[in-house]
Amino acid sequence: MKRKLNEHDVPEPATEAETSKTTQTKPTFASLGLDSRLLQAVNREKFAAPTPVQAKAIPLALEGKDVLARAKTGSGKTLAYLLPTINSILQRKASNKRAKTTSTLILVPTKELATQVTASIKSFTFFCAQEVRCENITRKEDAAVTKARLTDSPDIVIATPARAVQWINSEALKIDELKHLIIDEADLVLSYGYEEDLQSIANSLPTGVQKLMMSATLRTEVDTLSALFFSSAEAAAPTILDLSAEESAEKPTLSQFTVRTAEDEKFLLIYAIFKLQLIKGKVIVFVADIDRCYRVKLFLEQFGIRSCVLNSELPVNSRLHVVEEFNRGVYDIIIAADEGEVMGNEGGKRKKRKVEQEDNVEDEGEGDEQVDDVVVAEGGDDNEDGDEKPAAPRAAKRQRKLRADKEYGVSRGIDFRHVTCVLNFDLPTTSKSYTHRIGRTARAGQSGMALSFYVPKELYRKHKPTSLPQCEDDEEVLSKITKKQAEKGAEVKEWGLDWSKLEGFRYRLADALRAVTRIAVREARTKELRNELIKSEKLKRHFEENPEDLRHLRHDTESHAVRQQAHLRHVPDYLLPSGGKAAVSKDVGYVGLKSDRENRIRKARAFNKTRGKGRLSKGRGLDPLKSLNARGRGKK
Ligand SMILES: Nc1ncnc2c1ncn2[C@@H]1O[C@H](COP(=O)(O)OP(=O)(O)OP(=O)(O)O)[C@@H](O)[C@H]1O
Repeated sequence: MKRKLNEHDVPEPATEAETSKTTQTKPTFASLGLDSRLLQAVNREKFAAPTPVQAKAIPLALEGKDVLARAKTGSGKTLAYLLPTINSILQRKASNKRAKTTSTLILVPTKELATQVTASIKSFTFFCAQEVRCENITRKEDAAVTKARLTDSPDIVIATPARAVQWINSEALKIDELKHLIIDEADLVLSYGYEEDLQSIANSLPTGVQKLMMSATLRTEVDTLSALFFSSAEAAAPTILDLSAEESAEKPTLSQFTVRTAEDEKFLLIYAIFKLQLIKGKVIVFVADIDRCYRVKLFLEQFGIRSCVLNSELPVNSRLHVVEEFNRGVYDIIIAADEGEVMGNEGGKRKKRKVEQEDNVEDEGEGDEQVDDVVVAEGGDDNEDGDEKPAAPRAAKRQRKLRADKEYGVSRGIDFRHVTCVLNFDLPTTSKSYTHRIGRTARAGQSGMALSFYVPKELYRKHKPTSLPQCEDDEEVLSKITKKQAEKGAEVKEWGLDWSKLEGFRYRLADALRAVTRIAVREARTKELRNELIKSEKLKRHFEENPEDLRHLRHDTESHAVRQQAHLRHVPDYLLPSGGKAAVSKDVGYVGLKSDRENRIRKARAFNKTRGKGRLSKGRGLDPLKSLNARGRGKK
């Protein structure tokens, strides 16, 4: 892909074809010429072959080229820059083992991503940990501690741009011998309003620093990044890698569905989906804001469906722990607030807000990062090619005061593992947000499903307690999403759902929804925050020393903010859809229904019977609960 960059008087970038020889045979990690310790680490992770972006970017980076790479979410971009960078560090260390300089600065948009990248570095330097030291300076800690960690000039420093600038200015972070500058999730780094910080870093860079920039979307960002980092007379043009062609030739592993629904029916649907286990495995439910997180959590809680919440208000340790535990399989349902998206201010309009916070950040306690005066977006360019409307302004206005961490981000960049489904309970407001959200599933060649609820115009504002201003534009946004996905060769289909089969569930919906009052939501939110702050303190102390203890901390406990209605937890047979779960939805692609427990019990009974064992002896085969249900059904 050739981009016109002359707007900023930047040299025309070379294409990958011009700069690297294409190999006909499928590359292996061994064929990339990496250090044997890195190959061992790759082996340890059981990665069979490099992904396309790795196969293309690693050789270029090893040659010392500057690279701007765009590849889809979950395609392995982290390793694409880590392996060649660590390889270069090892090469330099081979000639001077004692060298103590910070040679690599990795910039990321969020604390979550910084932690994830640090963990990846730890894994891939497993066999050379002595030689490659890295420090993540995004975590909240005493300034003296960060300073001490930087005094030793770690080889790799991971930071958000704001943190990096802060420590460069204080001269604790020395970049005069920097060799590699990496910007991960470059589009987000820009959209989080870090442009000024990037400019400041670009001005302080010594000459000859290799720049590697990775992103899931790169359009207008190419121009901005080029102007920031490649506009000086001596700068060579970066190689722009765009994996679009390869990606559209790949067999899609993500199935995308939508459901047209009324505002309150979203709750009916989510209840039915989890109660009937229509979706198998781990699910991330994206909602529009923090209150919505608790509304959905409290609603589900009444049916005995447990979930944990993720939002910018929670202390960072808790957030990281939730993601970690979810990846370990401790929780199945995360309800995540995609708040930045709803404020519509990821489009470069965050500057004022960011600067104001940054001043406070060092003085506040963990989890107390506070935004008192959020400057909400007037507009924004959070879109894939600049033709979309920003988030609903009314939604933005509502977010006047909130305690939030601007370096929070779950819909973007975080490597949630083995997610079966991304459920957009509230549709995002831009197709770019949609792309990032659905990128949390179907990662690294695995399959996954995205299911999005949307409210048509005629059903908007019909149920005020569950109404959300941004839903007014759902249809419009959906048509843009569909168009954008079609351009990528992906189809967004209507979910084949038989609404009539869910009638039995409606009866409980009203009861459960009524119980989730605004006061209950506020109470749950305060309680959760308080509990998480306490847990976070524990997490802080124990995080590294006692990982085992952390396993006892759960984030999906019930908040009891709503009146408990015991009957809601059990779904009697007469409320279940006739024809079973399969009758509710057939068109779920590869996402099968959870294996039926009842079948397994029956099978076990049959097996025991053949062996002459079992709890039920002859004549006692009648299950009293079943006969009760049967009578109940007969009466109806
Ligand atoms: N060569 C490989 N083979 C198999 N799995 C891989 C390979 N490379 C990376 N992975 C795994 O793929 C997953 C996604 O990788 P990564 O987080 O780097 O993707 P990404 O492109 O940065 O995604 P995003 O844009 O969402 O941040 C990770 O769990 C990673 O361990």
